[in-house]
Formats: sequence, C-alpha cells, structure tokens
Amino acid sequence: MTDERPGTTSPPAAGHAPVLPAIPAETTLLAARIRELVEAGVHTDVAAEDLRAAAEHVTAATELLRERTREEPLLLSYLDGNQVSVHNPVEGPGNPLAPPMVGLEIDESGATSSTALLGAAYEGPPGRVHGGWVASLLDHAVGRAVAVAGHPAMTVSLTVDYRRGTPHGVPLTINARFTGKEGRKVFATGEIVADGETTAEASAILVTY
Ligand SMILES: CCCCC/C=C\C/C=C\C/C=C\C/C=C\CCCC(=O)SCCNC(=O)CCNC(=O)[C@H](O)C(C)(C)COP(=O)(O)OP(=O)(O)OC[C@H]1O[C@@H](n2cnc3c(N)ncnc32)[C@H](O)[C@@H]1OP(=O)(O)O
Repeated sequence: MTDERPGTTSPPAAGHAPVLPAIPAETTLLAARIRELVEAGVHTDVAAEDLRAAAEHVTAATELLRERTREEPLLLSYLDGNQVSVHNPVEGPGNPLAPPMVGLEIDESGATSSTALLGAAYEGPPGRVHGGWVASLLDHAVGRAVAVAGHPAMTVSLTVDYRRGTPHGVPLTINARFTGKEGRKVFATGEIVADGETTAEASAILVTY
C-alpha cells in the first residue's frame, strides 16, 4: 500500500515496519483530543439533548476518518524512533487508548522507568485504576525492559501482586528490569509507584521469538 501522507516513509518492505523520522504532529494531536473526549464523556452530566448533539459531532468525525484507511496490522504499520508502534495501546502516541506511557529512562544497571497518568476512564475500584490496566502497564514495561536488554520477547506468564489501589489522576512511575535468561526464556520484574508508594509488582517470563 502506498502512503502519501507528508512526513511518512515509503511503503513497508515485507516484514519490516517503516520507521517514522517523526510522528506527524496531527497523529498525536488527534489521539490527544480523543483521549480528552473520552475523559469528558465519562465525566459529563449534560442534558440528554446535548449528549445527542455531541454524539452527532463524533459520528461526523468518525466518518471523516474512515474516508481512507490502512489495511496492515497496526504493530507493523509504523514504528517510532524507539521501535514501538505509533499505535501501541500502552505507549503509542497515535492511539487514543494508550494513556500513554511516556519516556524511557534507562539507568546504568539497565533498569527502565517510564511514567503515565491514567484518568477516570480507566477506573476499576472507586478512585483506582482497573487491575487489567495495571497489568497492561506492567506487561508493556517488562516487554520494554527485556528489549532494551537485547532480548526482545513476548510475555508467556505475568504474575501481578496488587499491593494497594493504583490511583487515577496521579502520575505513575512504571519501573521494570531484565533479571535473567535461560534458553529462550527471559525473566523480568516490574513495579508501579504512585505518590512514593509501590502499588503493584510483577514478575514475568517472556519467550524470545
Ligand atoms: C510482538 C512483537 C513483534 C515485533 C515487535 C517489534 C519491535 C519490538 C521492539 C521492542 C519491544 C518493546 C516493547 C514491547 C511492546 C509490545 C509488544 C507486545 C507485548 C505483548 O503484548 S506480549 C503479551 C501477550 N503474549 C502473547 O501473545 C504470547 C502468546 N504466546 C505465544 O505466542 C507462544 O507461547 C510463544 C510464541 C511466545 C512461544 O511459543 P513456542 O511454541 O515458540 O515456545 P514454547 O511453547 O516451546 O516455549 C518456549 C519455552 O518457554 C516456556 N514457557 C512457555 N510458556 C510458559 C509459561 N506460561 N510459563 C512458563 N514457561 C513457559 C516453555 O516451557 C519453553 O521452555 P523450555 O525452552 O525451557 O522448554
């Protein structure tokens, strides 16, 4: 498929996702606006006629976006400079589902750290982030950590200990590190810290591909 959007690379060779020199600002902008829409949608208390009017605006936007679509799997569509899909659902700046997880600090021991701020749309228990999303953040973080360590792999086992509620609306720090390798099995741990307290910990087994 040929892509004629400005700022994108030429079409992908088979099996290789093109790397964007820079993610088009409009891609990030649209995802950010949709995130705001979702957050407004779960908080709103406007009258029924206003809900209906808003729904019509959203329908118009959806129809505009559907005018031209891509067919290839999202992970293989575009990668950013860090080799993560622009549309990854955890950190993809172009995916409104992604909170997104941002930044990737790597210390001298290889431990990784990123941040995320999840709004009320991610609520599970009252005032707290849904446990599935807590696990998603940790799954992604351990995947990132083993890739950074030179062993890209897929998670086959993820054990999450929910120590205390992970608050929404509060910046979260997500730490992860590669801890070892045995044949194709790669081991990693992760944790989420909010307000200086660890809210969840994970240990993971991943398998190289
Ligand atoms: C997916 C990425 C593609 C390309 C990405 C490109 C660039 C990426 C760069 C950086 C990445 C950065 C961040 C990552 C971000 C996003 C990626 C998405 C991450 C996920 O979202 S990921 C969560 C979901 N994940 C899955 O969707 C996996 C489903 N799964 C499978 O697709 C198969 O499972 C497979 C193919 C992985 C292995 O299958 P297989 O047939 O090749 O291997 P096999 O079964 O033989 O296992 C080999 C050894 O692992 C042991 N083993 C297996 N399972 C175990 C378990 N549960 N517990 C303990 N040990 C286990 C066996 O006992 C054996 O051990 P031993 O060698 O000692 O005998």
